[in-house]
Amino acid sequence: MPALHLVNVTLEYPDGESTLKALDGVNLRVDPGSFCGLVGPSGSGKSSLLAVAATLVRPSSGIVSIDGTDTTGLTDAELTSLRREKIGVVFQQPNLLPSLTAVEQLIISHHFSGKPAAAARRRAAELLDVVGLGPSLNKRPHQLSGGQRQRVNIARALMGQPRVLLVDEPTAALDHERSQEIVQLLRRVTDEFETATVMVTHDTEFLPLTDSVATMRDGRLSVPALTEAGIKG
Ligand SMILES: Nc1ncnc2c1ncn2[C@@H]1O[C@H](COP(=O)(O)OP(=O)(O)OP(=O)(O)O)[C@@H](O)[C@H]1O
Repeated sequence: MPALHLVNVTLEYPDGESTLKALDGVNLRVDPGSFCGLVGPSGSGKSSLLAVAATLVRPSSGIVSIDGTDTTGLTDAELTSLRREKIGVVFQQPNLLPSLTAVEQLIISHHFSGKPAAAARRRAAELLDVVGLGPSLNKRPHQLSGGQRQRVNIARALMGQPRVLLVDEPTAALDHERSQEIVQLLRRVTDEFETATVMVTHDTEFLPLTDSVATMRDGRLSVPALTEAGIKG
């Protein structure tokens, strides 16, 4: 079963007298443990696809399924809870709170989920270990490098044990070596946590670390036919 499944998804924005199709009949299926690269020119709809897959924006038509659940009929409250449990999002900028330590950045994101604080702290420490920041869990953002801040960002996205991990340009602010390390980390996380991972990127040199590459153009997505990794359009 795909962890992320988009079927004939369209997203329209008003554009003067007419409408602009940011997404135009998009089909995408990503199975657990698959890492999908998403490329395409500026304005082609990549961020729109991530926003719809993250259930932050409802499509104009089509179906978005997360871990077998069709999200179409869900209320906003149900979507919020599904997102918290099943979807991790990593934005380009880590958006860490300056006054909090690395471990607190992870815990605060789960503050309202009703889980016991001790369990959240334990999971946060484990995840920081996974991303290689075990020794830095009490450091604040200004004491961390750009690459380390992005690692905190990735660890934070894993707090809810997501089935789907959506990553927007994670290497945009990093040098070549740090960029490579971040994409390698996303590959490892995808394998270890069996997330269905979609990463928007301009860095085509890291695409060999993914299982499949989908290309966006004018709101339309082209994906390779079925690959061994189980991604198909
Ligand atoms: N909130 C919005 N209202 C109206 N139009 C929008 C909105 N968000 C995006 N668009 C339009 O939808 C199209 C797709 O935009 P989107 O940001 O998804 O592309 P992108 O491929 O992510 O671009 P970039 O690589 O520059 O981030 C563009 O024409 C954009 O102007």
